[in-house]
Amino acid sequence: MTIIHEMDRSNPNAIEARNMSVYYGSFRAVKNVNLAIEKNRITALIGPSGCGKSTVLRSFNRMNDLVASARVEGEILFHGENIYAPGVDPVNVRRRIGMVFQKPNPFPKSIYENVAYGPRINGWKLSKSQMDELVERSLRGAALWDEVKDKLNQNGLSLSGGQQQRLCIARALAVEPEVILMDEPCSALDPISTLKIEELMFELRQNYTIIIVTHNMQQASRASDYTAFFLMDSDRAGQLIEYGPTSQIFQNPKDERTEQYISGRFG
Ligand SMILES: Nc1ncnc2c1ncn2[C@@H]1O[C@H](COP(=O)(O)OP(=O)(O)OP(=O)(O)O)[C@@H](O)[C@H]1O
Repeated sequence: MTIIHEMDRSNPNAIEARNMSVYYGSFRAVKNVNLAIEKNRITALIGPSGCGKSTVLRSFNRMNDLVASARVEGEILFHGENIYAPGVDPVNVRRRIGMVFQKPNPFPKSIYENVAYGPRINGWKLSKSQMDELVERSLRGAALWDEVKDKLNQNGLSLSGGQQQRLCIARALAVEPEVILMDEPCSALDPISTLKIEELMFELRQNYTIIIVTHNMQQASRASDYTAFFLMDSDRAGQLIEYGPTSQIFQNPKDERTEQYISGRFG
């Protein structure tokens, strides 16, 4: 156990995709992706509609398993282990690599129960006061505590859109993940709620690795450390064109296609 821990500390990457292709039936949606996601950083996945950003993201925690026709080839390493290897439990993968979706989707339950839900279904045996602490810590972690501490029994759906999205982030944090995948988490939010989520991402980065899919170039440029640009090839499979520090991708892209995309010439 100690050895694995020591090895992990020396590994700068949270997730590594090696020659990953993703199929839906016979259609190859993403091809030959090699991508190492650095720990405690925010990595943005950008590119035109249909280039496979969400497919890549969902492959990182086996969310695509829920699509019957989906199949992943290659390897996705997490702590040096392929998450698609036989015997790996996808439920455990999703606990350690959490996800926040485009549309805030709280359960029609109280704010408290939304956050307590994950630990409960994972079978964590916590006393009432331990659960109270975990709920508070998660809501604080999602920068929502001050706004909801007096109404924890109120329905999560009664919150504003931005608050609902932070509640979903709190729900993700409650099961103590290492990585948080965010699929266009701000696309349904107003600009102020969007900035709040971006500020929150910067805080979360201290303790978590964040990977975000965004259509919003300004968001990618101001709120991420690394950017990966994807584009569809002539066979319609998405491929990784360029990957690097966000400042380099936006100010000095190496590939002409990246330059054209970020300057708004297509997509
Ligand atoms: N469940 C599915 N079944 C079949 N094909 C799918 C499925 N999900 C995605 N695809 C196909 O895979 C390709 C990549 O889709 P994906 O949603 O990953 O792209 P994206 O870059 O995230 O697009 P967008 O920016 O529009 O959300 C598209 O051709 C899409 O039609």
